[in-house]
Formats: sequence, structure tokens, C-alpha cells
Amino acid sequence: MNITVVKHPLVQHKLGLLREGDISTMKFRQLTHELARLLAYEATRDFELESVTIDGWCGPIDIEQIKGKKVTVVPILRAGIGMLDGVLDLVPSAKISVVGLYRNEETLEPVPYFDKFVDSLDERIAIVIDPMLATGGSMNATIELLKRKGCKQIKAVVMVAAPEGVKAVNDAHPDVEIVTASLDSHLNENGYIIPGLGDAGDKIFGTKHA
Ligand SMILES: O=P(O)(O)OC[C@H]1O[C@H](OP(=O)(O)OP(=O)(O)O)[C@H](O)[C@@H]1O
Ligand SMILES: O=c1cc[nH]c(=O)[nH]1
Ligand SMILES: [Mg+2]
Repeated sequence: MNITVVKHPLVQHKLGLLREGDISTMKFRQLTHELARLLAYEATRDFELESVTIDGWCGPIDIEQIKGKKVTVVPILRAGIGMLDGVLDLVPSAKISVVGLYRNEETLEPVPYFDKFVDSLDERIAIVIDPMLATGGSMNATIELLKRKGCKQIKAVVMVAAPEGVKAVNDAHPDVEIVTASLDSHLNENGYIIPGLGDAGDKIFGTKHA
């Protein structure tokens, strides 16, 4: 399986806090931001470096810098927006592409309603962000849009993944690495991840009606 579960203590601690049943919108949003930053650190671990010579304070010096890679961060609306600033903390010059999808509550199929991509996708690494990978329908639809636009290097960064969604993405797109804080147990009859986080979009945007 092409999945990395980040076991770093800070990641696991913050994920645990996110699972609290009656968590406030403010706390959920803050933890999502912090967790996204840590997951982005892991997702960028294989970015290639190159040596360049610069003028240092005591003369020319060889330093390492990230090798000409262009990045686009791709939040899946709505909930992916909650992770965006955390990822941009680490890759502040990244360009942002946006994909709007919602899950039909009965069929669980993704329904597209918006997309706007940056240029030169064939030269960019795309980091797709969404807190939840449930059936995998939304992630696969986003990956397909990116590939259709020429994107060749894609990573999926999610806070929580279900085995069903990981299988769906791995089967359709074995080249796409999934980086997550947790591989949870299963999906319930409504397509929610168990134990999961509940409805991440509602919790980030404050639209949950408990
Ligand atoms: O893997 P899947 O089965 O496709 O489910 C995951 C999707 O469902 C949620 O979005 P939702 O449809 O609730 O939209 P929202 O972000 O606007 O709340 C979540 O943020 C993912 O995008
Ligand atoms: O568990 C789930 C599944 C889909 N979307 C969510 O927000 N949570
Ligand atoms: Mg939602």
C-alpha cells in the first residue's frame, strides 16, 4: 500500500485531541492547522536538493536548496481549506489550485461544483489536502482532474483515512502516496469514518448542528 502513517508523537497527540466529541470550532480549526503543518513536513521529505554557491558573510559558500520544484497545493472544498494555511506555513511560495466537490449523502458519489487550477501543472508537484479520506471518491476525482491537466507527481495529505478509501486510491492511482495521521478502522453505513472525526467540514466551518 502506498501510504505513510505519521507516528510522530506531536501528530498522534494532536490527532487524539481532534477526536474529542464536543470539541469547539475554534479548537478543531486550530488543531487542523497544526496537524496539516506536521503532515506537510512529512509529505515534503523526499523533495530533491541541489547544491548552489552563494555569497556568504565570509565569502562564497555552498548551500543546499530545493531543486527547482514547483508546488501546487490543492485543497478540496470545503474541508481542505482548513488545512491550507498549515501547509503554506512550510511551502509559502506554493501556488494554490482549488477543487470543489461534495459527497452526495445517499450515493456517497462526489459531486463536482468548482475547479480552478494554476498553470504548468505538468511541471508541478501537487499536494492534495482534505482532512478525510472515506470512500476515496473525492480524492480520486481530484487526482483524475489533475492528471487530465498533465500533473505527473501527486501526493494526498489527509488527517484520517479509512481502509476503503486507501484501497480505492491505491487501486486507481498506485503512484500517489497518501500521507496521513491515522489509518482508522472502517466506514459506517453512512460512509463516515469510524472512529474518525465526524464531519470535518462542519466542524471547521461551524456548520455542525449537534
Ligand atoms: O472519501 P469520500 O467518501 O469522498 O469522502 C470524503 C469527503 O467528504 C467530505 O467532504 P463533504 O462532502 O462533507 O464536503 P465539505 O468539505 O463541504 O463538508 C470530506 O471533506 C471529503 O472531501
Ligand atoms: O467521516 C467522514 C467521512 C466523510 N466526510 C467527513 O467529514 N467525515
Ligand atoms: Mg462535510
